[in-house]
Amino acid sequence: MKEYLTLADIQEDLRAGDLTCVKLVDHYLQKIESNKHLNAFVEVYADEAKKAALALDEKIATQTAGKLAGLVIGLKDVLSLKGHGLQAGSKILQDYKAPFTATAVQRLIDEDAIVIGRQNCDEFAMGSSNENSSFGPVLNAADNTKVPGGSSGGSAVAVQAGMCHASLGSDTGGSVRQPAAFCGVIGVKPSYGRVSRYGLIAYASSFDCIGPITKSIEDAALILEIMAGADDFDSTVSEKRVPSYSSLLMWKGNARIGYIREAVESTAISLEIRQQTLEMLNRLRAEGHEVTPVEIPLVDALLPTYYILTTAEASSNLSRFDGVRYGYRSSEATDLESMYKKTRTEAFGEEVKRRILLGTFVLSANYYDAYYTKAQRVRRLVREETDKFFESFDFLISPVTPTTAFTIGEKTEDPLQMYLADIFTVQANVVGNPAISIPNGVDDNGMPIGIQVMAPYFGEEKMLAFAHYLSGLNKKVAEEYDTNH
Ligand SMILES: NC(=O)C[C@H](N)C(=O)O
Repeated sequence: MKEYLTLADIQEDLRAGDLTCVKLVDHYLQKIESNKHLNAFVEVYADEAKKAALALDEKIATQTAGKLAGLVIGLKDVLSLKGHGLQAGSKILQDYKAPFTATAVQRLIDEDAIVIGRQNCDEFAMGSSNENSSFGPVLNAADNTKVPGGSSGGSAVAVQAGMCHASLGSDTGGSVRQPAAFCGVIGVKPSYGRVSRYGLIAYASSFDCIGPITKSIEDAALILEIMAGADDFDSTVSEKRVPSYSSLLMWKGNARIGYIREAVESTAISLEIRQQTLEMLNRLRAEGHEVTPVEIPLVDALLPTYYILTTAEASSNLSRFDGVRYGYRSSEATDLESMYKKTRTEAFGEEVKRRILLGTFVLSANYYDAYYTKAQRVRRLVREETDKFFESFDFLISPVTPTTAFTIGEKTEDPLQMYLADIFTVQANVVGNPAISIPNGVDDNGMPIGIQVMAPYFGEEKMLAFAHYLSGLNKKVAEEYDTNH
């Protein structure tokens, strides 16, 4: 079967009768089978997907199909689909089944998207390499010795290797964008409050965002516009009207772009990433955009703020996993207290335990003001600085990551090194703004490099239009390169 970059292309062939949903689903199932070693899926809904495809082919024949007919998606193992397994990559949710469907997922299904399975991820979305999963690590399809990034690693690899057309991930500090960058695909973190979190397993509730992983900006825009908007089940979602992002992808005019000076100068960032980023910035300048280096005043405070506040929220959110009503329960327990202790000790992984400890520490009476309150204040300052930045600029551009995908096992012994992988992505979550990761070439070893565009709060419309334009620039350069060599 031919490679489809956009859903629109799939739908054209479906309409013309050159393709059926049944064939499409069979194709992805074969791809999942032949890429089993990548460990991207933890469960595949083969029969259900086939049945849905058959029914959808009839709808297409009678022209009653929804906007997402032909879209076969995978769900990160933190998104609820009623009656299906849901574990957040953790042993503690062993055999747990979702009692309802996440709003974002339901909205896609209502438009005839087909869910093909659930995807591997770091336990409770804590990680940047997908090595913290109770289902084992996911491998990068570009080089099987490298990590795919995390925590939505399975979701990114599934799209990278063509095992489904798109995936839904969640992004608390980069979990959609960083794996997208490591795998050479597109990842979107919407504004906080744009997409309902109902049915998403909580990690850090004031940071978590559901976002699409795709091969084209067109599909990311379409999926986002269908998922987004007010929801009675999540009071943090904005009532703001959702623009039709997918029909507003024409970028016009010149943008005022700020880029993080350090990101292209600091030797802590890989040389090839710096070069690729600079090249893109120069190209944008040559196209007439205003491109200015900026200092992010609180850049050193971003990671500490992120890791203090998210671990605090996580320690509270994860207290509900106690072995009482569902999931794993230790068989060694002798009384209630030992049941809690043994269950949590046996079923949570190292990284999750580390974060529960950190979070409990920063929330404890003696340290609350020194850490938690202080971090909240810094969060406020970062938001003010960011808002100020967007008074003079349309976009903030940076690499997505300081390095390309690293070798499996390279950073597992050093959690702080792992946290550093999030240096460029956490700001958008600390402040709530939207950001997108777009492929921007490869390094000398052929590993993908990403570039990030961050936009003002609720600025998805212009962010996606600009990202569309930027991907076009990238393609143009690649074509010129091909004709000159
Ligand atoms: N969940 C995320 O967005 C990933 C981030 N690396 C974290 O471990 O917190």
